[in-house]
Amino acid sequence: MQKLGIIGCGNMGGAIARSLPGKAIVYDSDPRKVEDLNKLADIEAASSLEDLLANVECILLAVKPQILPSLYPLLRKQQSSKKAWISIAAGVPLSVLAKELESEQVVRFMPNIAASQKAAVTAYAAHQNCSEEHIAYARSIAQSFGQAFALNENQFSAFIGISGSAIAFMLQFCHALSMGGVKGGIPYSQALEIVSATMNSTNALLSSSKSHPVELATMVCSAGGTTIEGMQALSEGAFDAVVMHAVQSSCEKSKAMEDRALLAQEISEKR
Ligand SMILES: NC(=O)C1=CN([C@@H]2O[C@H](COP(=O)(O)OP(=O)(O)OC[C@H]3O[C@@H](n4cnc5c(N)ncnc54)[C@H](O)[C@@H]3O)[C@@H](O)[C@H]2O)C=CC1
Ligand SMILES: O=C(O)[C@@H]1CCC=N1
Repeated sequence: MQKLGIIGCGNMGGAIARSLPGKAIVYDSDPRKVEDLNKLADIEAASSLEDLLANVECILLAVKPQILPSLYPLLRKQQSSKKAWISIAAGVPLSVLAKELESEQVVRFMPNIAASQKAAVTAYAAHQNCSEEHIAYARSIAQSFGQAFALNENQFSAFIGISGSAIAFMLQFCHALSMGGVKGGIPYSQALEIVSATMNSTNALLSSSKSHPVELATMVCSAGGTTIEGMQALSEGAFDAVVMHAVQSSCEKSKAMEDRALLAQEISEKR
């Protein structure tokens, strides 16, 4: 597999670099990020953007979306048009990336932070003129750090709501369950371990069974038993509505970011 260049070694760039089968060449404007990553992963540090682009054919952009506009001119100077690109930036459409990078060899990813454990769930979509070769390479990169799902780009915002961002919602749920355990007399660290194991058993049940989650939950509810009491409390607390609102909020923010990126591009084209 050809070497991958990574720009940005923060939470996600670092997580991906740690799980790749080969050595990635990385660049971060903060040298401490590269030093920290070097302790965890087998990487090659590029001394500059120029150095990085001179040594790889494909580059994964792992900086914050708001950093990208300042990066594009520097990348164009290094002949970004001759490179293939993968972007993991939330809310930055393929059309904007292709225009700014002057390359149609662009694949957009939406991974999640479990990439560090090779357990990410990643959506990918390619520019309409992207080569099959680059799409296959990008897919293999996504699969090297977890599962990959081909999605239409217009589904990316919903995907963020149920995966990229939702892993944080699930972690918050694990914390809340653990706090409930503490209230019942189990120390937090032990409660968290039990909750984490329970998440694994939920996942095993859900992924191996053909049943609807509500059907499985109903099997847990004994008549006049303990579970139905908790289910009623969730219902009174509007649990489903709160979760759906969380998904919708992340989805709407992603769409607003995409709209802003498209508008900024339209304005710059008119200048
Ligand atoms: N954190 C997450 O769970 C997820 C993040 N993403 C996307 O991943 C991207 C990165 O997010 P995080 O890793 O969380 O951010 P982060 O802030 O942890 O990492 C960004 C890195 O970029 C570096 N950087 C900033 N300006 C730079 C420049 N001009 N040149 C080179 N490096 C530069 C920073 O020093 C930092 O190490 C974002 O676009 C985000 O939308 C996507 C999916 C999940
Ligand atoms: O919060 C964010 O914007 C990024 C994208 C998905 C997860 N983290």
